[in-house]
Parts: sequence; C-alpha cells; structure tokens
Amino acid sequence: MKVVKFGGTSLADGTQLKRVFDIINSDVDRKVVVVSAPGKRFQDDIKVTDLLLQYAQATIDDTDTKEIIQEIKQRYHAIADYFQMPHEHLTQIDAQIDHLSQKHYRSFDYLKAAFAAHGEYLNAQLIAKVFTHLGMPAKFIDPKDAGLLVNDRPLSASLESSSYQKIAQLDLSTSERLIIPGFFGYTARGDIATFSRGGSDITGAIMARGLNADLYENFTDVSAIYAVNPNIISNPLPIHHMSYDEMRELSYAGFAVFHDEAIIPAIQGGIHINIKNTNAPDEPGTFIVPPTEVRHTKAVTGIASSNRFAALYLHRYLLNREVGFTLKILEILKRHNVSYEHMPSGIDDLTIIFDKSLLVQEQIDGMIADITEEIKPDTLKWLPNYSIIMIVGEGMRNRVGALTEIVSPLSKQGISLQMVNQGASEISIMLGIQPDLSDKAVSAIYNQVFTD
Ligand SMILES: Nc1ncnc2c1ncn2[C@@H]1O[C@H](COP(=O)(O)OP(=O)(O)O)[C@@H](O)[C@H]1O
Ligand SMILES: N[C@@H](CC(=O)OP(=O)(O)O)C(=O)O
Repeated sequence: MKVVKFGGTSLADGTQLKRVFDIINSDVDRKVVVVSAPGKRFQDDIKVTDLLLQYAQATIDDTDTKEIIQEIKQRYHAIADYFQMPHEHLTQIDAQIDHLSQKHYRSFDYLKAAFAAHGEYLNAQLIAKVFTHLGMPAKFIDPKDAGLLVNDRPLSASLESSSYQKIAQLDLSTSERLIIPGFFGYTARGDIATFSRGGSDITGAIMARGLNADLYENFTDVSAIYAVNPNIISNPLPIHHMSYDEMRELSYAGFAVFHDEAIIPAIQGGIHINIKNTNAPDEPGTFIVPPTEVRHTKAVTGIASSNRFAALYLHRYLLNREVGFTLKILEILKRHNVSYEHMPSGIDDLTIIFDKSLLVQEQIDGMIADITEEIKPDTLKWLPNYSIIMIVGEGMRNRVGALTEIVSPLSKQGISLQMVNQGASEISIMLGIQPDLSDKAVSAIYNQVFTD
C-alpha cells in the first residue's frame, strides 16, 4: 500500500486534477491520498491558502469580505465545473466558506488556522466526490477521524505521538480510495491547528508512517529534486537517491520542494519517499531513503540557499573567558520568547542567526535593548537580511579538502563570506552570506563541484 500526496500545483485546476485522477486510477496500491489546497495555476496566481488568509484578516479587521469570498468560491467552482459536477456539491462548499466568519474562535491565531485549513478541507471533500463521479469510488476522511491529534500551536502545530496508534486503526479494507486533507490536525480541545506553511507534506509522511506504507509518493511539479534550486540554475543535475538527513538539511536550507519536518515521521518509520512529477508520472523522480541504501560517488549531493534569516552580531573582548555569558544571552532570548537557529562563535565574537518569519519587531527591539544594557558589547549589529548556503552530502563525512573545494571558487570571484560553520553536522557545511551575493555564490560552488 502506498500513501500518495499531491501538492497545490498538482491540484490547481480541473486539468491538473484529471492528471491526478489518472495517476491514482492506474495503481490500486495508491490507496491513501493526501491533498493540498488548490495552488498557483500560473506564476503570479494566488494560492487558495493565501486567499483564505486574506479572508481571515478581513474578518479580524471587520472589513468587507464579499470579494475575497467570491474569489475563493470561484476556485472550487472552476474545478467542479470542469468535471460537470452536480450543483448541490458546490452549495455545500459555499456554505462552509460563508460559515467560517460566523464561528467563534479561541484566538485570532486559531481563527487564521481554521480559515487556512479549509483550503485542504474543502478540496479533499470535492476531490472525493469528483473521483467517485469519474468512476473511482473515494471517501473523504476528516483528520479528526483519522486520529491526527496535534499540540496547541495553532499555526505551527506538531503531532502528538499518541496519534500513531489511532492512525494504524484506519480501515483500509474498503474498496474506496481514502482522501485526507493535508496541512492540519485537531488539538485535544477540538480546535483546528495547522502545521507550518507547506505542511501537507507532513500529513503525508505521518499517514505513511502510521499505516506503515510500502512507499510515500509525493507528487509535485518537477521531475526530480535537483542538486540546486532550478530557479537559480537552469537544467541542474537531478538527484536520483539521497539520504533522509541530506533531505532534511537541504529542505531546511531552501529546497522548498519537500518540507523539512516531513522527513521525521519517515525516518521513524523507515518509510521510503519518492518525489515524483504529476505532469510526467513515468519519470523515476527522486528517492529519499536510509543512508545505508545510498551509494555516494560524489562528496556533495546538493546546494541549498535561503534568504529567510536575520542575524545579530556581537563583539566583546575576552567574551570567551566569561563564565555564564552564553546563558545570559539565552535568558534574554527566552524573556522575549525568541528562538534562534544557529549561534556560531569566535573568541571575542558571536553571531546569533534567526528565522525572520518567527520574529516581530517588538521582540527584536526588546532583545537588542536588553543585550545592550546587560551584556555591554563593544559592537552590536543587527543584520535584518542574512542568507545561508548549505552544502550537503553524506560523501563529505571524513572527506579531506571538501571545504577548500567549496570556498576556493568564491575567493576567485571576490565573494566574501560572513560565516563558515563546518563540523556541527558531518554531512554539511553552512555559509553565512549577504543576500545579494547568495545566488552568485551558489552558482560558483555548483559549477566547481558538479561540472567537471
Ligand atoms: N532543489 C530543488 N529541486 C526541485 N525543485 C525545487 C528545488 N528547490 C526549490 N524547488 C522548487 O520547489 C517547487 C515545488 O514545490 P512546491 O511549489 O511547494 O510544490 P507543491 O505545489 O507540489 O507542493 C518547484 O517547482 C521548484 O521551483
Ligand atoms: N496549502 C498549504 C499547505 C501545503 O502543503 O501546500 P503546497 O502543497 O501547495 O505546498 C500551504 O500553502 O502552505
């Protein structure tokens, strides 16, 4: 039995959904189907999840919601009309969209979570009906009934591990395909909470582990995971096989094609993942497997980069001699409820790297004020935009000279680095760099490592 997940681009309109239908219909093992909300149909299109978040904000602000509601309904109507679905199905979807703003929510974040989750929730209901209408019986399964219990973080929830017992009890003996909306679960109090953005991949991995699937197929709009983001370099080399840890590091550092948290359930269950293209389903795609099953001919498997960071640079002489110094910094971060991503340090310097999306200005101001007052640094600099490049490969373990090979093309092109961190993970080297130099650096490293 396979668990298959289709991303937003694979479900953006009727034409795409017909391809999805054919893929599932061609293999009886594709039994459990996790779906995203309709995604972008073209470059500047807006994902239904983002439309729903606009609707949520308008509801919070008590401004006019008529237009945005119409736009959301239109996305589902277009899909239903493509398959000439009976009108009653649309009436049910419309009613649920209208009802969203009438309900009571525990907080604004829970409101946003419930609105956002409806992208998947409504799509899964519609898809089950479309598939049945096309002659492949399918049943909608609410994540509540599948047993997806999550903790109380409304917009970045994690699964409670007790969920797996319940998921394992899902009845697979029926002849119907089971259609499960991705991206969200329910808290113990019964509220909807979503995973972080892109989180339908996580639902797919959870279902694959909970049901001990033979394979987790993740369908998207590219034929492989490439050694570098294809938006930076055209026609990069595809990766045929990679290890779980390689994928985790690469997706953390910018390979948006697969959510970094979705690797964890796969590792725990030893589930093989196959990334495939909805528009070219016969292509083999990329397999993500345990490290023992990957043969490495090259040191580097992939190069990822992300601009989503900010950094705080701190300099003070004899910083390394002061007992409890790091603890003081961490206490200040805790006081402002700030989590950090990395903290590389030298004898007199420290850089703290943050994920910008997890910070608000008030936290930044408070943290800087307290560090200035309590730590009295010689220099304190806030870098609002900071990029990380991650060079990843199981083949780099114990490999002499890997760092030189990576850094030398940068010095040749006069690209300076703000930070180099090697050793914390044996399979990766992390570089800190100014955002405007990031793509140039990625290209230089790619050309050095992959084109010989
Ligand atoms: N290394 C990479 N290999 C392949 N795709 C990548 C890579 N890095 C970033 N991407 C981007 O990820 C996109 C697929 O992810 P996403 O848009 O989330 O798809 P989905 O709608 O299927 O969830 C690709 O179209 C591509 O632009
Ligand atoms: N629809 C959600 C969850 C998701 O996984 O979407 P996609 O498959 O389009 O990345 C989002 O936009 O975040």
